[in-house]
Amino acid sequence: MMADNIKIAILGFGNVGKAFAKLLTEKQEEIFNKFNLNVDVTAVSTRSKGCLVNEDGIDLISTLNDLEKYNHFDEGKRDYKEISSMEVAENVNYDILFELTPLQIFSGQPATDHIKAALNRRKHAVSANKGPIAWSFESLRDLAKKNEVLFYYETTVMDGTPVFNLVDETLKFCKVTEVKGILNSTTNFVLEEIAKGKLYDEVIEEGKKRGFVEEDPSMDIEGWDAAAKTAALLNVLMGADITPYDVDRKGIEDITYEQIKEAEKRGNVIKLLCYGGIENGKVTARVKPEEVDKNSMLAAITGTTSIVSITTDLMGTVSIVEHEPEIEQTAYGVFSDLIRVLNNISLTN
Ligand SMILES: NC(=O)C1=CN([C@@H]2O[C@H](COP(=O)(O)OP(=O)(O)OC[C@H]3O[C@@H](n4cnc5c(N)ncnc54)[C@H](OP(=O)(O)O)[C@@H]3O)[C@@H](O)[C@H]2O)C=CC1
Ligand SMILES: N[C@@H](CC=O)C(=O)O
Repeated sequence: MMADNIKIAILGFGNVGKAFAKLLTEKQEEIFNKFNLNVDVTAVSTRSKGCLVNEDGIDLISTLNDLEKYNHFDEGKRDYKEISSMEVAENVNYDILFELTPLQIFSGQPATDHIKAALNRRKHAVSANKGPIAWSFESLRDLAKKNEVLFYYETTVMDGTPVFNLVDETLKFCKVTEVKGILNSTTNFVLEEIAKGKLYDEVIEEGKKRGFVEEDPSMDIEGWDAAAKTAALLNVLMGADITPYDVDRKGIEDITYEQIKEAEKRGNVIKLLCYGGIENGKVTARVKPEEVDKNSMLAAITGTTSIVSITTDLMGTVSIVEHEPEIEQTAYGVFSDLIRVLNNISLTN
């Protein structure tokens, strides 16, 4: 049987985009063996490093090498094009769009419009960007359903750790009533490193190198990223239809070394905790730094580790821990959504 080609377009080629591209090149053969499909990347767009388009597939290895060497795509290559990510979403030939641009917390844009453009063209979409799920989940889900295409977003909360997939696939008929946990790696890491006496700028620099700090670190530090994840969990798992503005939010920006040490004397550690549930008959969501007992399960969530506890009517509370993720685990989240789409495509063919 002749192999088919699946075309994908990648918007945003930073930490996540590059790690996903690397993983894809490593797994091409396995994908081919399992699905009899070749995955061709037909577009890669960035904000300042250029855009590549090639209907027959871009050479990812040389693209990654060019970025490593020049921090820019090679303008001399035939694939190099001066077009925007929206033009890619609207015009380039692809089957699946990957939205990997930075979180814009105050609107979820332009990521939401990129995804809408794909879904309107009856193309599947995958997002690692929380903005669209925190701001416009219902309309995107409904549009995907109406146009009979797939829309996945596993990476938006806890990277490749199954959270949405776990509930979807394994907690059938359960009604989610509450979500809580530690959902932001950066703040967890920063609080711990500051407690060791390190300087804030040094710690952020290390987090940036490792790829988990948002392009604008205040998104993490002021609790916006955690608020976006809490809103995403509530929207997807509880149909809450809220935005990050509905989350009662306080970040760690005012927490000092002295406060951390005072908490230690009380036998506690400070963690940025997220909560979403129903209080007094109303959907309530909050993100704020709180002291937890140093011997508690939450205190054991160290470094970039995160945890979510999901309470349901039928299965009680299920907790999922992601241990010390690095960028490869984020890339896996995007990759696992790709595999889910390929699985669906191969089942319907
Ligand atoms: N890093 C992580 O650990 C995780 C990240 N995420 C989410 O994944 C997304 C990507 O994160 P990450 O890769 O770390 O971010 P980066 O800042 O490293 O990369 C973002 C990429 O998007 C490009 N970009 C910015 N604006 C646009 C635009 N309008 N159109 C096209 N490209 C654009 C940037 O271009 P240029 O290179 O020119 O700046 C860059 O290539 C974010 O939404 C983030 O919240 C989710 C889970 C974990
Ligand atoms: N900036 C985020 C990255 C993952 O979503 C974090 O620190 O958790």
